[in-house]
Amino acid sequence: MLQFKPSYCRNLLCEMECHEHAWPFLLPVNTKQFPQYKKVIKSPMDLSTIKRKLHENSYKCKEEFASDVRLMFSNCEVFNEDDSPVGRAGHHMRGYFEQRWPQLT
Ligand SMILES: Cc1ncccc1N[C@H]1CCCS(=O)(=O)C1
Repeated sequence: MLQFKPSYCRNLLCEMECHEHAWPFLLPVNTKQFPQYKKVIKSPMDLSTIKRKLHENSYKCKEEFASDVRLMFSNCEVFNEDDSPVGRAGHHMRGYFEQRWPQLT
């Protein structure tokens, strides 16, 4: 098994953080602003949490990193209408991630 190189994931995370449509995902969803969120979404995930986990070596392989990114987008689809600003941003960002992910050698 190839040794896990966090640098690839860190670079892709950085690209996502500065993406035009990243704004809904930069920080954990504010459950005071969205009181329903905690009830509906059992495993919240956001880019700052992924960044912290990478920094703390919580990911043992790149697939664990990818599964948190995909969790973040699935949460977004559950809570937001497709035809909403956050919903649309989620579809843009998921498309970007899935297109870049296979290029991660
Ligand atoms: C990803 C997500 N899912 C559900 C609700 C909200 C969010 N994101 C929020 C993040 C802070 C800015 S906002 O409040 O406009 C949107």
